[in-house]
Amino acid sequence: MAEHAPRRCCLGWDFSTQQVKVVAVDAELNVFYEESVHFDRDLPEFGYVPDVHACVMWVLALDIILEKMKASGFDFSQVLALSGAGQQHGSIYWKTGAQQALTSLSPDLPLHQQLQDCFSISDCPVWMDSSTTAQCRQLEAAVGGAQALSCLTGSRAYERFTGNQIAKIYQQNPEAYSHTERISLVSSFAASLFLGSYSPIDYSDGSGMNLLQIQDKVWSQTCLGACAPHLEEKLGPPVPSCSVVGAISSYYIQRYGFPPGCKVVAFTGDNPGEYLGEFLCPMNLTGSITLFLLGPEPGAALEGHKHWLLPQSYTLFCSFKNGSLMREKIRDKSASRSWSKFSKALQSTEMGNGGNLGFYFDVMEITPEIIGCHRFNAENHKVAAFPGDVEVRALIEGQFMAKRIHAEGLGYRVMSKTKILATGGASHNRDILQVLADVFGAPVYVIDTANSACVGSAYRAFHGLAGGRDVPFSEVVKLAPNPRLAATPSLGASQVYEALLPQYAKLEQRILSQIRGPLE
Ligand SMILES: O=C(CO)[C@@H](O)[C@H](O)CF
Repeated sequence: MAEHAPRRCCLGWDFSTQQVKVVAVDAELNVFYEESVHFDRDLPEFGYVPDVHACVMWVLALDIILEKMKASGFDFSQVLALSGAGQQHGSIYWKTGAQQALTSLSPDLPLHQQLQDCFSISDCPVWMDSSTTAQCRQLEAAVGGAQALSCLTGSRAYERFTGNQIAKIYQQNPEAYSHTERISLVSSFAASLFLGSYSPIDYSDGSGMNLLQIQDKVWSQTCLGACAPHLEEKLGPPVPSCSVVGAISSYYIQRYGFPPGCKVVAFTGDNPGEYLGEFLCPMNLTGSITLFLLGPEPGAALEGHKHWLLPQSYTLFCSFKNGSLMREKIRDKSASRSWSKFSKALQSTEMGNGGNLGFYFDVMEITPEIIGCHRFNAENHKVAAFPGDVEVRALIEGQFMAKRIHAEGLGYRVMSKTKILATGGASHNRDILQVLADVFGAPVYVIDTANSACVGSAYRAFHGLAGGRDVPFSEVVKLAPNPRLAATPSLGASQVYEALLPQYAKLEQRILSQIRGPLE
């Protein structure tokens, strides 16, 4: 429940794959309020499918969460600023005339009743879509190949990246595209709801579109032209991630009591939004698994993504689709739908799992491009199934060994000072974190909220309020609670996994060659 004493604060929002969440953070950077609306639990009428979102569902979720905050007595008048994060790469298509609806919202009605007809595409594509391979090849051809595109935008073409998604919509639904006056990312869409007008796309989330020149941080005319006509006017100019993009819409002032001066700071992608100013190696364990490699400016790579992160810095990160939904699937099948049984399975099996290795890809994985479940015994023979406990450990060890192998392929190295910051829902599971520490041979830290994208967004709201680019982010977050040590590598872990990692890598190549034919 919200405390009732007035408490100046910033709000941090997260429009994620499974839910909309918000935290309130006070001036001492203490999180004192959290609320969420979970799509499949609270919005059953949408027939929640994890990888298909209806734009209106997000708007309805925002209505519900604001009403829950109001009913709990949350004091909106104390909110100095707000910012947020959205699942990366998703795109929202505002129908011609929608700006008028946004700027003239009636405080007497909920948002979803007023915006439900404002979208030219109802089921907006999100990050789990992988149907745009043809558009990826067209884009790479237009700029001179995958490496050229990676040098230009920070990534080779990826199916989920927004430019390719827009290209597909233009090609397959030209009428809807022609009736679209604005295209938002999930992050800038959410910011637009609070602004009551179209919010710009920020540099960090814009880095995940295959459209933004990563060095100059302007739209690449070549990429725009390769995707769809008149695209630049539909996107608007990108802005730095700490920009104040405006004041909150009068709708929220009149309906909920936000103060007129409440600032809206640019929303960003969920992964950059996780960045809490800690020079740890953040690993986001949510719907996806995303590993950030912090360090000197990375070069162009054909795996992973170079993103703009904060003023004057970049990050290389790699993202994997089969995260929490895959863990939930194995929990349901092999641990009777119980996280405590899932944990007991990890506790009752040894590091290295007796040489049993598993690859678990419910949907086509980003890296490697494999789908399906593939299990191998200690003799490297393919097997159809593992006993329940072995299956659980094979899933978690496999998820983390794959991350380490691909991170090392991008130049990452575990060093004596390496510290991993685990964020996201799975960071609450101590036994999963133990496997993470063992596989990486590095200590694992957590922050005491699973809502790190929200907390990071609230920090960015304070940063925008403090002056943004003129104030170092580290200065703003110096009061932030330090991450807490959650797991350290078990004795003998490095021996086990130094032996197992090359074997896992070989099996991954074996699966790939069976899928695509022998490597040239
Ligand atoms: O595709 C991803 C990052 O590139 C995912 O982590 C999404 O941001 C999850 F919403």
